[in-house]
Amino acid sequence: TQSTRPQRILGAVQRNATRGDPRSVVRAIDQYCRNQEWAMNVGDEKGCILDSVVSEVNPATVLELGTYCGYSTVRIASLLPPHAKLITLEFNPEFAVIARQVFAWAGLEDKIQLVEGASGDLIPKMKEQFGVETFDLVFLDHWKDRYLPDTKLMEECGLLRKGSVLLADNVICPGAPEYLEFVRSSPRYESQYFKSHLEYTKVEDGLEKSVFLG
Ligand SMILES: CCNc1ncnc2c1ncn2[C@@H]1O[C@H](/C=C/CNC(=O)c2cc(-c3ccc(F)cc3)cc(O)c2O)[C@@H](O)[C@H]1O
Ligand SMILES: [Mg+2]
Repeated sequence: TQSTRPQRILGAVQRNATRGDPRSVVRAIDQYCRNQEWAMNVGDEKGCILDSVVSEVNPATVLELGTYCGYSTVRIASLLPPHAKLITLEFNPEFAVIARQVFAWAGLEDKIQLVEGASGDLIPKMKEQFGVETFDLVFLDHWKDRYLPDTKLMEECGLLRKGSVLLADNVICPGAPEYLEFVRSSPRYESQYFKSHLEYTKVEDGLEKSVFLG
């Protein structure tokens, strides 16, 4: 039977990356997706911006919306301090199965908690089920039309505190116009655009970093 793209990405990791070496996992996925077949990982160029924001925030609690194959999850987790907690939400069980194997190959399964389900259902359960007070950093990379409703939901659920950082992928391509308008015009956010390119291409894209002001 025909393999899926996530299965082929996992194969590239298992063939080319060193077990327990997160950076080699990231490199293996980037080389495969740049040279063999494109996939919607945040990629190496935007990934460097992601790395710099993670290092600057030095978060104790991270939420990622949309795991896919776990590329950005591995990038983030590899930069976290020892007792930090990264929760990543993924509602496609096939993608979840692949991502868990990618985390295992990177040796990061103890730092990453993948929760299967839809963000809209899981965000209201974060406090009671996962013992989270607030998130220091949220990486938004799921369906683009869900960035804004989920941000409002996180606010309503008290998951954001003064200084919480939201980092959103793809605000230009495919684009998240309602989200962008909201965080750039709301007095409760301080927003900044990091111009870059769509993963593995020359097309413009970028990340929007928005600090919640409380
Ligand atoms: C229903 C909303 N809640 C969700 N809760 C949990 N997981 C969710 C959710 N939505 C989507 N997901 C998962 O997140 C992932 C979806 C990501 C959507 N991303 C994109 O569409 C995307 C698309 C592009 C892109 C850009 C240019 C193109 F020509 C074609 C594609 C580039 C990117 O970097 C992207 O992130 C999947 O793994 C999906 O199963
Ligand atoms: Mg993306």
